[in-house]
Amino acid sequence: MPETIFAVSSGSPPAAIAVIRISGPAASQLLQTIAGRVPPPRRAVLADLRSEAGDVLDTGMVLYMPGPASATGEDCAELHVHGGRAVVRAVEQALGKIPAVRHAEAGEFTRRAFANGKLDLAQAEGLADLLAAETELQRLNAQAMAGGLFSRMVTQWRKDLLQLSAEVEAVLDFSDEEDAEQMPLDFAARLEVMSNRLQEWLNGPQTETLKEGFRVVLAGPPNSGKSSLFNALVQEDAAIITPVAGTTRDVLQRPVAIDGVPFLFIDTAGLRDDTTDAVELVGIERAYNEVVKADLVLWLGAEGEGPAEAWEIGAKSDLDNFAKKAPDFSVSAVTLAGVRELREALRIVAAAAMPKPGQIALSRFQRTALHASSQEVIAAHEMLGNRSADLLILAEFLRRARVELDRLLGNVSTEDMLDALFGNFCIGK
Ligand SMILES: Nc1nc2c(ncn2[C@@H]2O[C@H](COP(=O)(O)OP(=O)(O)OP(=O)(O)O)[C@@H](O)[C@H]2O)c(=O)[nH]1
Ligand SMILES: [K+]
Ligand SMILES: [Mg+2]
Repeated sequence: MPETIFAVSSGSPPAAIAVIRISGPAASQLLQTIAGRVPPPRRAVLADLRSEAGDVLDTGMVLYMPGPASATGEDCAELHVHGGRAVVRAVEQALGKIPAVRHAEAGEFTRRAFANGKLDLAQAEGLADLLAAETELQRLNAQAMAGGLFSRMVTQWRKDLLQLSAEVEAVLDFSDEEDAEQMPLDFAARLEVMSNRLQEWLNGPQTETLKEGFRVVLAGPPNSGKSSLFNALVQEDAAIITPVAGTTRDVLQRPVAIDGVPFLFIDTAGLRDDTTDAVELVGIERAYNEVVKADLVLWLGAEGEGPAEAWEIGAKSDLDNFAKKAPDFSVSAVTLAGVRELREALRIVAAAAMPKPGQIALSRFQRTALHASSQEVIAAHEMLGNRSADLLILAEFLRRARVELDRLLGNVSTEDMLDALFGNFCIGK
């Protein structure tokens, strides 16, 4: 029998009210012990909460929600008490003394809900994101994920795959020839539709971009004006600027929203290969690492020498010796000429990487599973186009494509993976 768990679910005291959440088979007995009664299901009642010795610890609202129609699927209860630290501590102490009752670990309520089929893995990820959401875009995305929009999509894909598999099995079972020519004529086209649909989602927005912001890295040689432009873009005197080449060493980051679109601007050490300064060398290595992780690089060095997809920036455009021929943007950190235009262009590309209405951003884990699934569907499609197509192998590709989709919903998941996901939740969730 699982232990009964409890935790403050309403955020850290002090506050006006603290909600202590309880889940497990001893929930009703626990209410009887501490509140002297078990209220009728889902009806709030006022009760004195008492210690073992019979002293009143607090007077509060008490709820009982018997399983399986509860958040976790188990018998649940809630104590709404005054949110002072000492009140909460006294009630928690009294609860901890009841046999088979203990304090919950991070994410344990949600994990029990998952184990009891109350939500799938994609919804649990959405829920974690909902609790962490700070911007409107993040909230909307997390809500769609937690509400099961993506799960319903995946379930439909899974059904479609199952149907395709059934048709392969039928040919395998009932035809003597077992060859691909027995397959329905539209089979290849349907496989293609399937893989296109998965690909569309893979090309869609990513939760990392939504959560951490669109990563814009300023890179180029020392003294090219990176830190000056960085400060102009984040509209803050954030980075140190001096005429000394090699001023910036550490990576400097500033999260900024431009018209509600989240950005992470990143200033880096100037790139050069003729320094022997040990500190600067570490800075340069870090700069290269940031360039690799960037969603977009603003290149302030010589034209044509930056990373392939970088925007070439003609910095210090106010100077008489400004020499760039055709930069994507000319800017001056001194006069601020061109900075507004650059910010607007950045807003447009970053907004394109964020989810639009009806779209849902996917996590790295979700993209990995979806990619694996789409690869299997593509393999199945190629197999069918093959002269000596082997239907047994084709069926196996389709089965594996389905297993990857199951992974997305948590139907095949390892304990490690679940520990990692639910460990990210706060205590009380
Ligand atoms: N006139 C003019 N000077 C600028 C402009 N931007 C930067 N500078 C000057 O150029 C020098 C170097 O600027 P930084 O912003 O420190 O250059 P950096 O690329 O960050 O340099 P490191 O961190 O050393 O790699 C400073 O003396 C700045 O005042 C500009 O737009 N116009
Ligand atoms: K400098
Ligand atoms: Mg600098």
